[in-house]
Parts: sequence; C-alpha cells; structure tokens
Amino acid sequence: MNRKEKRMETSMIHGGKHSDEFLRSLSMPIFQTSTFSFQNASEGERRFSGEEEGYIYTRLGNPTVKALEERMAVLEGGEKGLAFASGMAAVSAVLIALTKANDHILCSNGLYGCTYGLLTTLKEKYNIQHDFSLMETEEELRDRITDSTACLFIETPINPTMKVIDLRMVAKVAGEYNIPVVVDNTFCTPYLQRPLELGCDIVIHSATKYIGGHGDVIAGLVVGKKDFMDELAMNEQKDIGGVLSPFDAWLLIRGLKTLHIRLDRHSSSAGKIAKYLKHHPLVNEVYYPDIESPNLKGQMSDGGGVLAFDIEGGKEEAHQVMDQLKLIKIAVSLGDAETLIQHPASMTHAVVPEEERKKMGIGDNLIRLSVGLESVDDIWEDLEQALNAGAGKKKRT
Ligand code: MET
Repeated sequence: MNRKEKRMETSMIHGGKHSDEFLRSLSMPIFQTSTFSFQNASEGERRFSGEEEGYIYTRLGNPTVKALEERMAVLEGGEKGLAFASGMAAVSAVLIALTKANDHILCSNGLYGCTYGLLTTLKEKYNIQHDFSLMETEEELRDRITDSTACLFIETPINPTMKVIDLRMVAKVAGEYNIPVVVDNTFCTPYLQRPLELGCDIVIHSATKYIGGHGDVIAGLVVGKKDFMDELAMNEQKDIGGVLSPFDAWLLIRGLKTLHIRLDRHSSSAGKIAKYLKHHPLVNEVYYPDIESPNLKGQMSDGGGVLAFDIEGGKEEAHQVMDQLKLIKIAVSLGDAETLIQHPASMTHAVVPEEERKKMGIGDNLIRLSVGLESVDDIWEDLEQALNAGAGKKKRT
C-alpha cells in the first residue's frame, strides 16, 4: 500500500513506518535506549562510515523518533522529517543551516518572541541581519529582498496577531531569486495548511502545541527536501544535538492520531468565540483568520483554534480581565485541551522591544486565546463574565 496516497486523517494514524517491523505491535514501541550495540567492531566501523545502515546512538537516530519523522513527512507532503527537542531547537537548527555570517533573513511582520530573540543573537554574534516585510504584495516583497537574503522566515497565521500571508505569492517571488522559504506551521498543522504544496521549501513546527495536543511535551519538527534534511540531520541536528527523546516522540505519535478531530473542534469553537467577542461592547477588535479572503485561495481549510482580541484600555485592564477567569487558565502555549489565555506584550512577546511590538500590531491591550476542547458555552460564559467583571468594572468607574 502506498501510504502517501491515503487521505490526511488516515495518514495521521498510519502514515510512515509500518508496525509489522515491531512484532505487529499496534502502538509504536518506545525504544528507550541511548545506544545500540554492534555485533562486532567492524559493524560499528561500517555504520559510522555510512557504508551500512543501522542505528548507532539515539542522538544520531532512534526507531521511535524515526517513526514520528516519517509520519510528519507524509503529512506535510515532504521528502523527509526530523524531530527536535523543542520548536526553538528546530527553528535555530534551520536558521543556522541556511545562513552564514553577514547574511540577511527576511521575516513576516511578526514573529514569536523567542524566534525574535534568536534573530537578535544571530545579528549580534554573526552580523546576520533581519528585516520584516508585510508580504502583502509582490512589489513590497521584492523591495525588501537584498543580495544577502539567505531565506524568508514566515509565520502564518502570525503569532499572536493572526495575520495570514499568501504563501503561493511569497513562494513565487522567492523562487525568482532562488531563496528558500521557511514556514512556521505551528498554528495550522498540516491538517489545515500544507506550505510545501504551495511552493514553500521548509516547514517548522512547535509540536508542543496541536501535534502533541495535551500540554505534556516540548518538541519541534522540520520537514523539507531530502538533500537539505540530510545535511540538517548530519550537521545541526547531530552536532548541536537538540534531539527529541523517544518517549516524547511516542507522545507525539499518539497526539497525531486524534489531531484532525481535535482541530475540527478547536476551529469550530474558536470561530464561535470570535463571533461572540465581536459583539461584546468592551472588545475593540477581534483577530481570527478569514479563510475566505480572496488572496488565500483556499490556503487554509479552517481557521484553527487561536484568536486574539483588543480590549478597551491597556496592560492593566488586560491583566484585570485575565485575573477574573475561573475556568480558562492563564498560561503561554496553545493547542491544548484546556483553553489558555495570555497577554503577549508582557508574556510571549515581552522580549520584543515595545517599538517593534507596536509595528507588529501587538498593543498592550491585546490578549491571545487558545480555544480548548471544553464546551464552547462554558468557555464563553467564563470569558464573558471576566470581560464584564474586569474591563467592565474599570469602564463604568
Ligand atoms: C515561553 S513563551 C511561549 C511559548 C509559545 N511559543 C507560545 O507562543 O505560547
């Protein structure tokens, strides 16, 4: 059976490694081992030289981790996947692989705070410059590309402003200059958006979020073309060494099996909450992807589970609303069964200087919500009472 031909929901459960290899175990076994012994010294030598395939040491490869990597490659429609110890381990490995000193990285107009922090480090240490582009038109994008641009790094939807970028347009322009396009697909997962099919080159995930889905693992994933991924495995993954543990890989394999069902519910609940919020008098603006927008041409199959909104006031009012919540947890992260709320300006994006934050559209009154799997009515009841008790109290006085 050619598993690549199966539909997405089936591939989430069966894609990649065939379990027949492991005593027909239905669930992928956890190879909780640091190393693999050789039958003799010559076998060890052959494996190290690459003359013979086989496991050596878990930092260099592990069957449980490989099963996850193969499944992700199938789901993203890529040639090869690699797993990392965190989303940031994946981002840093890819950016280090694609750049050298004095290069330039062109980014979407908004990035997760730690990705921004990494770019700052690369600039300070290796003079790798970065710029932000709205990526709304071909002209503006062309203007921002320089002779030193080594890659485009894009979040879509952007964390936390939820702005979406037309990946087909970006991939077309970048292709004219032969510049690789890297997409952080964390908010969508391949179930909602497949950047490689739209012409992009490398996909990154914080698998901590929807792929894990249960708030119990920190992990990162990368999918791309075999040549690039082989280099990434041999250099940045192996030698920097931010690899995923076999147990954490197993948690992600388990998480993937229900990803489609979870995301259907996350999306439908988030869509409803976005609508309710739009009608709330104390909410100024709601940010949730408009998948019907003409430039997206069906790029996203659904809106996903994250939204953001501006309330009346600033940081103090935002914190006040959050402090009134009873069911919803104040926590950074997203994609969990639990609804999570956070204040980007003082939490996930606090490291971004205020001026830069404002340019990205992250005001002090912006709140991000990751809509969980609880009853949508309970989520809304909690949010509504918190808005009324927090911001409302302030407004009335
Ligand atoms: C350590 S801060 C945040 C974690 C995660 N990337 C988020 O956006 O919530």
